[in-house]
Amino acid sequence: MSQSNAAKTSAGPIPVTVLTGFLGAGKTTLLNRILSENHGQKIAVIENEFGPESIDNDLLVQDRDEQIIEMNNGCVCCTVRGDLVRILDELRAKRALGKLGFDRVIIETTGMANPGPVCQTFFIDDSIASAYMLDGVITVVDAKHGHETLDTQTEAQNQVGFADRILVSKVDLVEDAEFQDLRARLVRMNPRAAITPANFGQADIRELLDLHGFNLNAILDIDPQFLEGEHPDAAEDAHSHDHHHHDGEACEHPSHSHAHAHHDDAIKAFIFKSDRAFDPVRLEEFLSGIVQVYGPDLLRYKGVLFVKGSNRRLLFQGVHQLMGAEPGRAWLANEKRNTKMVFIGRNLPQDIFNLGLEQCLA
Ligand SMILES: Nc1nc2c(ncn2[C@@H]2O[C@H](COP(=O)(O)OP(=O)(O)OP(=O)(O)O)[C@@H](O)[C@H]2O)c(=O)[nH]1
Repeated sequence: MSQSNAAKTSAGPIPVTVLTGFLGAGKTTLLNRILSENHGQKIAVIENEFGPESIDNDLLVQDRDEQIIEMNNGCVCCTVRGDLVRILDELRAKRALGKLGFDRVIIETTGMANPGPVCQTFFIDDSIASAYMLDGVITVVDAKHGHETLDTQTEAQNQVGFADRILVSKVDLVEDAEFQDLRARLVRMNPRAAITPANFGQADIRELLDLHGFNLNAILDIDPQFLEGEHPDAAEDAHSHDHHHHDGEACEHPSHSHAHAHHDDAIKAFIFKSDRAFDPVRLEEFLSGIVQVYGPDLLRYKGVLFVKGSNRRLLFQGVHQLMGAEPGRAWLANEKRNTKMVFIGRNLPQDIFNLGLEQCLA
């Protein structure tokens, strides 16, 4: 394993996975599972815990193949972001000098954290942006308490909105109908993240690492359902909304599906599609305006755009106010040129977005 590090040290950016989920959802359980699995990778872990002792930036554990660094006193999303940058910088420097070998980084955020600012770190800070690549956000949702947490905690909703993958823990503690109901709700909130049940962190590691969720070039290769607007769960959800017991069995438990069937979450996703090309100037103007106004409530947005005057697909994505676009591959001769965009955010005025985007069409 360590041999491979030497080779990787100078190669491309270091992939980073952000692991999030509400308090007690099962993040640590999943992380321990990832670390104990024999996947042949060395993982540096940055943990952000609330605690009275400041052990900030100490290497706490250096056995096996992991380096675990704990960031204390504060929340990685706000006060400690400077620390996160510093720690990532130090890790990079040590790795470059050969003092530390690792293939990737996992950041376990505190249950209270909004993953947005953590993700932004990888775009805002130049030294971080060049050394690291944000690979994806994994959100753990507790099957037993998920509904309640989502009802009451804004940060839990944000965490779902940001996810590239959602792992539902503690499925062993609920009936299948309850799990399906939670799943339907999660799909409404974030149709682009695959949802997998994972008891005690038992998940296929290969489905969690190398997601390229934030990597524009890989957008469509990695998740073929991305932006399809026809997520298998979403399709099912549309029909099962009022019919939770299609197998004819009535549910006796008042606490089950019914109670949550009509949740209207503030975090929602919508998709914009068009076969007409965008006028690039108008589009740029509209988007930069709209992120100024709605940035704080825009969690994730991504798209593959058909733009007038270009024979290449334009790949576009953003986190809050930070937006970026880059040319993708050329449209194929027999390919139908069109635009697909997804917006995930809190209380977004879908009609304003749709209308505005329509007006940007050439
Ligand atoms: N029944 C059951 N219990 C689980 C599962 N996953 C985790 N737990 C338990 O849930 C509790 C919390 O799990 P942790 O992994 O510590 O959760 P966490 O998200 O790291 O918690 P914080 O660090 O407090 O935010 C522990 O007692 C775990 O054993 C699961 O799939 N099923």
